[in-house]
Amino acid sequence: MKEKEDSSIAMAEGDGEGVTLGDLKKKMADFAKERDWDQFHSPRNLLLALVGEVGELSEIFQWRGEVPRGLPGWDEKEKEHLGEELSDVLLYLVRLADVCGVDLGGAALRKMEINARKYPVQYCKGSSKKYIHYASENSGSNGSTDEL
Ligand SMILES: Nc1ccn([C@H]2C[C@H](O)[C@@H](COP(=O)(O)OP(=O)(O)OP(=O)(O)O)O2)c(=O)n1
Repeated sequence: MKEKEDSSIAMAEGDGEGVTLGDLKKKMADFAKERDWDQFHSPRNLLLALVGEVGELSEIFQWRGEVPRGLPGWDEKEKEHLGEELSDVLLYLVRLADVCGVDLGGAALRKMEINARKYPVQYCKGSSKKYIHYASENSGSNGSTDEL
């Protein structure tokens, strides 16, 4: 019994090592089902909820100017709040993909392959320019980006 309590506390405290998109998808589906909330989790509602949470995430950074990586000077409470808002965005995104029938993990891997083709290391290393700035070098004489 003690062991069970400890493991649920660890989960509540966010020991997320090894958590998968599939785990989150199932937890969100169970969460909605238990509450009879499938009726509210339509694609459009979830998209609006997601955008709202992106707004809440933005508020954390609002007016702070540029924030260095690692968030030096932020206290634990602020970082915990950030984790919560990031999680809300992730959870709604995972749920949105699920109710749309999109395999989010597979789609993300495929998109990364597309990104890698669009941004070949030899053209874009050290540059943050959009791919259209060097697409012509990468796709033949007509500058077409069709194959990117
Ligand atoms: N119909 C709902 C309502 C909530 N949630 C879940 C997903 C989010 O992770 C979180 C969002 O809850 P709130 O709408 O209460 O938003 P916050 O947690 O951001 O609270 P607040 O708006 O007070 O900051 O709960 C959900 O799945 N479906």
